Amino acid sequence: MIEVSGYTKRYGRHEAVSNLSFSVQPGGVFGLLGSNGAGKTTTIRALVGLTRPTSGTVRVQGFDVWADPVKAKEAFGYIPDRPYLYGKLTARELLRFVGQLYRVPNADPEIDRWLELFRLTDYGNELIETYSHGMRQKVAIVAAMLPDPPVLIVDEPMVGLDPHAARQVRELFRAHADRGRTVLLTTHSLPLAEAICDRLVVLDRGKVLGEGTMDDLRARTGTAAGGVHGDSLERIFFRLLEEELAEAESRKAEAMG
Ligand SMILES: Nc1ncnc2c1ncn2[C@@H]1O[C@H](COP(=O)(O)OP(=O)(O)OP(=O)(O)O)[C@@H](O)[C@H]1O
Repeated sequence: MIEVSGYTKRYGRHEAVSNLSFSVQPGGVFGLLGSNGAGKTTTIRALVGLTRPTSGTVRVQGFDVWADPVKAKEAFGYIPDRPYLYGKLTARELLRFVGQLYRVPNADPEIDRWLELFRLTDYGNELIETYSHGMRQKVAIVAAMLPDPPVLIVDEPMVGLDPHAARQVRELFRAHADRGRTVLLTTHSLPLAEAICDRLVVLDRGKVLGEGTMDDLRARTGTAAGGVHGDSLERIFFRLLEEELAEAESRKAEAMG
């Protein structure tokens, strides 16, 4: 499980994330949505131990990521938006290394299975530096999934993936949660969020605009059911942004008297 409590991150005088709290229970896929610069990556980077919170706490599987980093890091797999992979290794070498690091039992057949799944078998012994962007993204996904982590943290998973791989990845994340694991992802893809997220937080300029299940967000934005599936997340998202803009305008008007 993931627990973010009162998380605030300041860069100089700029507050990138303000007092953010949410938790993700095992069995759930949680989506962190928001416009460019909303604070999604900043939140993810705190959760994976890359950017220290200015205040607040972030915990993974009950371990404070900053007070107990090794225990926390053993518990999660992380797929960054721009993965760094060792170009001078082959995919197979890199994945064996990950398997050893996380003490994955009998890793070789697992690695073969993953490479096959992502249609990388023919390239498994080629250097990663020769891979396309999408192929690298697939290797990063396999590296995170190979240890079968209790918690999966994903920043923009679909960038660069072809439609076949994108569908596979969507199903993988959902299946991971359905096996009692925890998944947190950021995405700009509203259809992806709508398809697999149980709960969502919509951020804008570091603040929470809306939070809850799709039904909660529909109720909150007054975009209640239209058609068989009700209003789409896209409509809810824009409604939340419009509300925030209108509030900001009225605050400005009040301040000016
Ligand atoms: N290292 C940094 N130094 C200063 N400001 C930063 C730094 N990293 C992020 N920021 C600022 O924090 C804010 C949030 O950025 P963040 O990368 O978290 O947004 P995001 O929601 O992931 O956006 P995108 O969808 O564009 O990836 C932005 O205003 C950004 O300029």
